[in-house]
Amino acid sequence: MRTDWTQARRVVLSLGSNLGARMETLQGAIDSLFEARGLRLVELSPVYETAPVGGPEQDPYLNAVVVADTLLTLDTLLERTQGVEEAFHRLREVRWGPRTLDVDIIAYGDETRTDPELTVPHPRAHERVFVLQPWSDVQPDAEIAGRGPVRALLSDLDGQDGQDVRRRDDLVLRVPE
Ligand SMILES: Nc1ncnc2c1ncn2[C@@H]1O[C@H](COP(=O)(O)OP(=O)(O)OP(=O)(O)O)[C@@H](O)[C@H]1O
Ligand SMILES: Nc1nc2c(c(=O)[nH]1)N=C(CO)CN2
Repeated sequence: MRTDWTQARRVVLSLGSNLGARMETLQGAIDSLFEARGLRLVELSPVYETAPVGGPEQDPYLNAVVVADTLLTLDTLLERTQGVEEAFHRLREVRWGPRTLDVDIIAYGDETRTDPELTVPHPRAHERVFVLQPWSDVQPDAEIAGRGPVRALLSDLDGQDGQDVRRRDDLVLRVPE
């Protein structure tokens, strides 16, 4: 049976990795996310090497943004992203060390929710260059609920200390089959 995508919601996911084989982890996470039904890829961003924001001293991240259409409910989408995170958390070099993979739901259509277990739009996305830069590369005019277009939010953060990002043109994510 053909899938009816007319009821789909547009979702934005931010992926980050700063431990282990970072690029393989990002690619594996994307492949896993799209393996099951209910998610259809719209845009895959370039990969950025980014300075860690917050937390203890740690290695730089690779970050990317995925834009997709989904027929999953918000709760089911969170289950799927957390399942993929768990699958990749098993790879640890240091006990209790930094995680190999972080998947944040940045936006789910126009929906707003403010539960601690799930807040959308993500409450810190608009101040994170590691989210806004890759997102702006693929959808500069996208809006985060009421805050204006991504490219404007990004230019508001221009030159902010500790938010260095560098595009890694040598690392290109493959579209999942
Ligand atoms: N939009 C969201 N996307 C993903 N997780 C969320 C979201 N909103 C709330 N959470 C909750 O946040 C909890 C902690 O997530 P995690 O430890 O990955 O935070 P973090 O990614 O390190 O920090 P940050 O929330 O600042 O990105 C998750 O268990 C999840 O239930
Ligand atoms: N550069 C960078 N810094 C972070 C990241 C991330 O993905 N990239 N994720 C965090 C928690 O979501 C906290 N800090």
